[in-house]
Amino acid sequence: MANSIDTTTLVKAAEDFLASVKNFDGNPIARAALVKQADNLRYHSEDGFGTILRQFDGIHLTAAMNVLTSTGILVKIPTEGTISSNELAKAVNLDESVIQRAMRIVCAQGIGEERAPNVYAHNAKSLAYFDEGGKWFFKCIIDQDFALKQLPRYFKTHTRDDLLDRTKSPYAFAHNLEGKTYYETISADPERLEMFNKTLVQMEKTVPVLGMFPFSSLKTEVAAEPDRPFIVDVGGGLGEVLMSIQKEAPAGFGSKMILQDRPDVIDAIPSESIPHVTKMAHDFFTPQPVRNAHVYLLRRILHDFYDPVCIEIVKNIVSAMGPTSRLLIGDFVVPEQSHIGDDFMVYWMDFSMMMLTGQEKTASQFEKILNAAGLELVKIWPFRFGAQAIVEARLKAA
Ligand SMILES: C[S@@+](CC[C@H](N)C(=O)[O-])C[C@H]1O[C@@H](n2cnc3c(N)ncnc32)[C@H](O)[C@@H]1O
Repeated sequence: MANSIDTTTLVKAAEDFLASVKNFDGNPIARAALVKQADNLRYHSEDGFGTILRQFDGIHLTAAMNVLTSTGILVKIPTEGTISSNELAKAVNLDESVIQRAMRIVCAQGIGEERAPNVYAHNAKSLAYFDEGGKWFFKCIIDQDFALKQLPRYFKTHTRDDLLDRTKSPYAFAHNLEGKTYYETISADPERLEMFNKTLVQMEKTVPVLGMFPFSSLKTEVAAEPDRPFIVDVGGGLGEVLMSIQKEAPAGFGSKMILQDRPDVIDAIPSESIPHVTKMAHDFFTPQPVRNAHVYLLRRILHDFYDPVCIEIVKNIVSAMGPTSRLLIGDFVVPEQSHIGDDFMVYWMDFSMMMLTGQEKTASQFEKILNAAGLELVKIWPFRFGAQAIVEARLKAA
């Protein structure tokens, strides 16, 4: 029955949660697993209408936070001590009731505190909105939320093929920039481009590149052929991924580490911020100019596209690969079937990718893409939590 509680399942979920609480050691992976189990407990506890109501919690939290950040209310709350809604209303020139109503929503969800009626103070969670990462990530959520709400209108006015057309993305449609690709759309607005790049830096902290493929294990083979570039990060963004990889491969084991991206991204990176890295403007829709590197990395690139485009991008790298070159694809690997309590990030990421004519892939989809481009899948290196992984491929044996 949809609305009855399966007590056995609920007790099991509660016991799993309690065991994780008792073993919790404060590390971010353990915390992510703990939160997931708390979510799971909720899913098994609520009835059908409760599930619908939960969506109201989420949209009002986002809307209230958007008001608090965009009007400057949040920034006017002192980092030490308290402030009343009356003082805040004068400071931002808004009706006091707006502040009280928005603050109730966020404080009740643990973001900031109402110390006395209509008197507020920050806590660690409200201050997280001022961190460089939190600030930009929240802007990205608001931007994406706006575009996601236009999806029904998009599907009413577009064909099935349009969804696969890079110049007809739902994101460009939402911003009245149809005709431009997603990256042309974000580049059309410097603030949006900055938001995108800063969000990626934050994502790198949330979903790191290390902990899957063992980059340190390549030391001997790279040192044996030092003239071959160690790694080419294709569409590498601001270079933070190559900086992380240097923790396992200091200074690229003495061989070149090359960062490729679009010219406007590359030009904006100060060279001193990415030591031991060579910058190179390159369009991954053209053949790869760096030949026979030990590693070619495509991290969070293929999820921006549907399969035919991915095959084109991979083929452009294959044309430069030598017999022992590896292609590493860092993306989520979507489970073949979803289950209640699955890590949710892979699914929201996949849905978000639809906005820019992209898609997260299953293992079998990766295998098809690689096969069509002349590669074979060697191994999928999973992360210890969630669906993030590195897919390793090499040229097909002759
Ligand atoms: C989702 S980001 C991933 C960045 C980085 N690999 C990471 O994991 O943080 C995609 C990157 O691809 C770059 N990009 C988009 N189109 C490109 C193209 N045609 N050629 C080269 N880079 C491109 C973007 O500028 C962006 O930095």
